[in-house]
Amino acid sequence: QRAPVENGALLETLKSQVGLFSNKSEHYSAQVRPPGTSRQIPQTIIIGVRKGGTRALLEMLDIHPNIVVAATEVHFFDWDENYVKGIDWYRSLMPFSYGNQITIEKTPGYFTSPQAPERIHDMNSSIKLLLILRDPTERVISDYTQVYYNRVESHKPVQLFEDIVIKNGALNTKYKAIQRSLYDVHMEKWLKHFSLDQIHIVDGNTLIKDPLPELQKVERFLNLPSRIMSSNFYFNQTKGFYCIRSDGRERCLHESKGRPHPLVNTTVLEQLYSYFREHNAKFYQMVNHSFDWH
Ligand SMILES: Nc1ncnc2c1ncn2[C@@H]1O[C@H](COP(=O)(O)OS(=O)(=O)O)[C@@H](OP(=O)(O)O)[C@H]1O
Repeated sequence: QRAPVENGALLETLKSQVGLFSNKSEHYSAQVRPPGTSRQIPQTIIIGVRKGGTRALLEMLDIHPNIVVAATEVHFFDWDENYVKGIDWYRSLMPFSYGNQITIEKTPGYFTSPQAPERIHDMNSSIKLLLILRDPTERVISDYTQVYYNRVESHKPVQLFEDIVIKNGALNTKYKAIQRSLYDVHMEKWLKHFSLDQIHIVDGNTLIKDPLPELQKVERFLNLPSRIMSSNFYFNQTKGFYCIRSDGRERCLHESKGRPHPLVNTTVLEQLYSYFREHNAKFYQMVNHSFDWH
């Protein structure tokens, strides 16, 4: 009979010898450091936007052998109570990586946070940022839908979309979900600290319809070899979205991603489209790129 292994380091060596760490995702679930790896501060951050498709982008980039991703949203730069814990705390939440791998975290709240741009710049002024955006009106509805489901689950009262968005016959521009969709207002703050070529914008509407070309653009932006393939995706009819095939596994995003949206009154939709139009035009000018938003 073999003696039980008590020594952590020995266990680590044995596991690596029998190839238990051959799969990327196993690295993270096992809280042991695979030999030759360390935790790194992210070289790239997905800064938002909330409901833009940040989880899909992160999970799809995780297919790449030169990318490792943080499992949860870290909220280091946007929550003061985390920021005061310091950079070592931030690093401790990152997965183990090899020298040829880039670490990425995503926290959608960074994009609209007043403090995040300066704090990220203080950490690494030459960092590469990823920003995924979708039609601002669709984003507002998605934001509402998420809050709606959260409230239903916690047995809180809910309101119709139209009753929140319209107050005294006019558009309620103070509604937080509307504020978050003012991409020009938020982008202006990022461009005070970063040059435009440090921020790559992913088209969230395109990522839903045809993910590969958007991911290939990200590979180029990050100077990574092209490794994500069309065979890494399959369309799941039931979910109505693309799902991921990688490391011999197939997986779709959590059921909270890609939920049906409420049917919104067309007059209210038009009010939202027209409110965002001017902001969108300003944003296109800022980033030298147009999107086919309403
Ligand atoms: N492949 C795939 N599968 C499922 N969902 C997908 C996918 N690609 C993009 N999306 C869109 O991602 C939207 C959620 O965005 P986020 O992950 O940024 O949301 S969050 O801010 O982290 O809560 C989510 O918004 P909703 O449709 O409103 O649920 C999706 O439209």
